[in-house]
Amino acid sequence: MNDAVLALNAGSSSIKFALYEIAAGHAAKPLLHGQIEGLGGKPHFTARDPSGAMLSEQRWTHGEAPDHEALLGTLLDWVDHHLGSDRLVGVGHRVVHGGAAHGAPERVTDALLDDLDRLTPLAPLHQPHSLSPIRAIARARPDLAQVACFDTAFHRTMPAVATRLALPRRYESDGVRRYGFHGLSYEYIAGRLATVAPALAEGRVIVAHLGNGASLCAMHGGASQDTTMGFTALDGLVMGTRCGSIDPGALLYLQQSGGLSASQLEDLLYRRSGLLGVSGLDSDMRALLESSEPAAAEAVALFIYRFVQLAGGLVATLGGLDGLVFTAGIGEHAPAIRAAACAKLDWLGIALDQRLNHAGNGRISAAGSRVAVWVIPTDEEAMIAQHTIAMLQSRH
Ligand SMILES: Nc1ncnc2c1ncn2[C@@H]1O[C@H](COP(=O)(O)OP(=O)(O)O)[C@@H](O)[C@H]1O
Ligand SMILES: CC(=O)OP(=O)(O)O
Ligand SMILES: [Mg+2]
Repeated sequence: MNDAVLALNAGSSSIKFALYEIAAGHAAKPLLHGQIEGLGGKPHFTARDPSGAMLSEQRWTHGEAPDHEALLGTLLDWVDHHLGSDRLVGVGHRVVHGGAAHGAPERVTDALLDDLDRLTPLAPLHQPHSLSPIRAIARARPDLAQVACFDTAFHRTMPAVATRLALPRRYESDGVRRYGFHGLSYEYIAGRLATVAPALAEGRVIVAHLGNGASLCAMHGGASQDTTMGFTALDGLVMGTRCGSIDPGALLYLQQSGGLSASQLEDLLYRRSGLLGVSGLDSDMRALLESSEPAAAEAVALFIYRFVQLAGGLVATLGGLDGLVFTAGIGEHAPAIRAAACAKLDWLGIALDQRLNHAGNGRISAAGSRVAVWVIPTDEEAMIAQHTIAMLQSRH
């Protein structure tokens, strides 16, 4: 019988999970992974073994779908049944916001949970979905060690000038500053890049995490120098349902002239804007790329426009660019988006090899491209498992 850990990644549109076996003296061995995607719509559960073979699949239709927490219960029961002779000893969680106080993975305690709860207004789409499974597991299985891994932690290397908002100083000491997110994904990509392209990993690289939530990270030598998300995961790129960067004057206007309350504004900016709001159709890039509606094409065009603008800003921050890496749902699976974004960045000396771009894994830039372009699938669950095992094996 071996010990195993479960990694849970509660995203805004999905719960991803992976089970790893800890064999003494060996790297953790992946046992299975899967996800429930389409939360809030028509959830779709899949679980696969490490070779990619399907172990289980279930779909729910609109209306009959259980809520986020009930789906998590289904998932935990399923994992329990598939543990075989292994013994679950710990659960690691992606927690989107660690705030100013939490810059490295931590064992879950009641005091930590209270602290993280206070950050919920800063990550309303994510924090509740990360904290409620931690509480549910603590109640059902108090014997299990739980570890919180923060999306904000990777950006601790950002220089102070990149974290500062131009507000009166006292707000900064209250924690009103830029943090950055998708850190577990960026940490994983930095590690993979060091393996597959070590010289490039030492250089100036922009990593584009384009999922339902989307951000860019400027790295030098594998360390975050700046990123497009800030105090919250609303800032930066156009996302599935989030607006990205917006003139704060527009928010004042909506409040003062449109009479929107704080919670109506939150709903508008987090859940009804972005690709969904601009297209009036869908938050899912797949659906927009397949649609013949002009508004769908306009939403995609805005997504690309803002990508190119913000990437250009990060090139200036880095003082040049050696590499661009695409990852997450859109970054890994939408060659048309990669091609459109790279075409508008050709002034940087970026040239894609169209055949490699359609194949979509590994290096996709043409031989003569001054900037190397890669697609590297992210694996936040692997990062969570790695941190969780390290924490369980340490004395803390
Ligand atoms: N084949 C595809 N083509 C275009 N977009 C895709 C494709 N597959 C997935 N996506 C996009 O990826 C998004 C989900 O990305 P993912 O990283 O799984 O999201 P999250 O972790 O934020 O829930 C979907 O909203 C969809 O827009
Ligand atoms: C931080 C964030 O936006 O995460 P996700 O992309 O999983 O929604
Ligand atoms: Mg995600």
